[in-house]
Amino acid sequence: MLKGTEVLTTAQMRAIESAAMASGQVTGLDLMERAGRAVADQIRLRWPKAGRATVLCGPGNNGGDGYVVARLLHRAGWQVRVLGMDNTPGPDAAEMKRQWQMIGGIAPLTERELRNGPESDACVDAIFGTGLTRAPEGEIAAILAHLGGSGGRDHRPCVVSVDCPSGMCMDSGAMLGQPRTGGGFAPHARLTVAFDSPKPGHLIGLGPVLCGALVVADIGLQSWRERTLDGPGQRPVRLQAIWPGFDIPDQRFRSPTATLGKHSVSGSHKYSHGHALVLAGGPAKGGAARLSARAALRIGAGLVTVGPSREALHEHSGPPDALMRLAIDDAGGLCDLLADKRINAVCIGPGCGIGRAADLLADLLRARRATVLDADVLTALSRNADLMAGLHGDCVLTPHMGEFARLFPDLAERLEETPTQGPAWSKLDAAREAAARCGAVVLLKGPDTVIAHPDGRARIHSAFDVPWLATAGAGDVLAGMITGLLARGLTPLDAASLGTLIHARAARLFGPGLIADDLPDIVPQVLRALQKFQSSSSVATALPMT
Ligand SMILES: NC(=O)C1=CN([C@@H]2O[C@H](COP(=O)(O)OP(=O)(O)OC[C@H]3O[C@@H](n4cnc5c(N)ncnc54)[C@H](O)[C@@H]3O)[C@@H](O)[C@H]2O)[C@@H](O)CC1
Ligand SMILES: [K+]
Repeated sequence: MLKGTEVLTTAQMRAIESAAMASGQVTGLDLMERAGRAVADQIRLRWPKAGRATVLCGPGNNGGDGYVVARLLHRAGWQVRVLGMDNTPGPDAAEMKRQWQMIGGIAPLTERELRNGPESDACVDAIFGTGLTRAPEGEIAAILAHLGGSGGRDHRPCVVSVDCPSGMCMDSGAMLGQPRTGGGFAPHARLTVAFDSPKPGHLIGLGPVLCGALVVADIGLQSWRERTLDGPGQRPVRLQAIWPGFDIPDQRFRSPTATLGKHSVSGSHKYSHGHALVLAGGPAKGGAARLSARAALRIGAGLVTVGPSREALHEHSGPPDALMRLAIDDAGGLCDLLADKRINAVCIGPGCGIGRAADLLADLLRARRATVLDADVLTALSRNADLMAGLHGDCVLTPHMGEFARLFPDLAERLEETPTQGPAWSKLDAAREAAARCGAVVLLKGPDTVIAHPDGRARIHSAFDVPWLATAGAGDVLAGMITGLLARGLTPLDAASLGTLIHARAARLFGPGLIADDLPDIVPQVLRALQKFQSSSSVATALPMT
């Protein structure tokens, strides 16, 4: 299995496959055989006793993989029934179909045939893969609905999807022809076996829910992946997945966790770990900013100051005692404070109040500090184009979908549209476009968080397994964590990515019942685990399970 860390678009995947075949060292048939074998192996791993399988083969190479699966399961003693189309596929799939036909027959690929056939332990969905271009219709749409449980939940087959649940756009995680939010009938796979690398759709949109457990199988394309994507003059931007069990995954990048051990650098002192400022608001609004400040402290900022208005200062007298407090009345006061160049990271937004955030922001942006913009300040930004124009490359915006829609209404609207053609516009496209427009890192929050840099780099963090993270104040903690990491000297993209990872890990460690106040105090445990992981291994091995 691939130590999956990079995410490829379907276009990149096709380019790699073409390069491999053009080299003459591997044929399309070889790749199809390996793909089919990977799926059959995964099925046999999960069902060690030979059972009954129905294999649904579509019109193209995904169907070709299906014929390989059918042949290999038959060879392993399974009772295999194949439903296929009466078409002439490309040469590789045609050859695999021919080989199957020497073993068994092919029933028509219809919903009636599927519904009325004998029960099976596994239903292999090899109808569409990366070649999907439009919404499935007619008979195939009916089959896919059946796989999604249209005949009643009790009749929902146990689906193993080849490459992806059929009908899903692998670049976006959207089901073509269906609402973005789900609700239509779509194949819900128990297991999806993807090839070479995960695609964005496996990690965002409906993908993580529809794919079930995701296995990324190595089909021997690694050297072509490296050559094709790193070749001179043809460097498409790669995506990187932050797997649930891993941190910044690409070893060619400096490891951010290496900088987190507070006492690891001899002679280091608190100022060498940065000084973070969390701008708080007026009376009765201090909680959110204190959550941010506490998180910034826990994640390792050397010093953290919380800066409310003067009349709210007394509200911040409680613990933690390590936190410094300083009244900041207005933009002038902020400028005076920022004359101290040791303050190297600022968090603005949580509990700040929209008016105060707007008053402080222009001067803050002019001071060119690494800055996290969250909550109220995002609303202020959305109302003021001049403020928006002042954003710079050391800023990290952390909107949830609602805030994103206020900041970039046209991009959010596109994400609401029911996609009819692939590749469909995705959350990834939206975050990248937003980052390019505003010249800052944009972290679009959700169970599928996308972090985009203005230069096109992007990272995806899928955390569908911690729904309890959607709790009041969790965003304030995330903003504080990122601010603390910026204070520690991480780049905005790394700080946003690592903060997202640590945030989700802390929630996973705590489990259900979590409130935001719990998160900062679990950070030390997460950091210890990350450091242990870092020293024992530097590669990703985790597969996201749902
Ligand atoms: N290209 C390669 O070398 C390899 C491809 N592999 C498999 O091949 C798949 C891609 O194969 P294809 O490019 O043939 O595409 P698919 O098998 O995904 O799709 C088949 C054909 O269906 C048609 N189609 C698209 N949307 C449709 C719709 N809504 N209704 C009806 N027909 C529709 C398209 O014209 C497409 O050519 C991958 O997902 C993977 O499973 C693997 O065998 C590994 C090697
Ligand atoms: K499929």
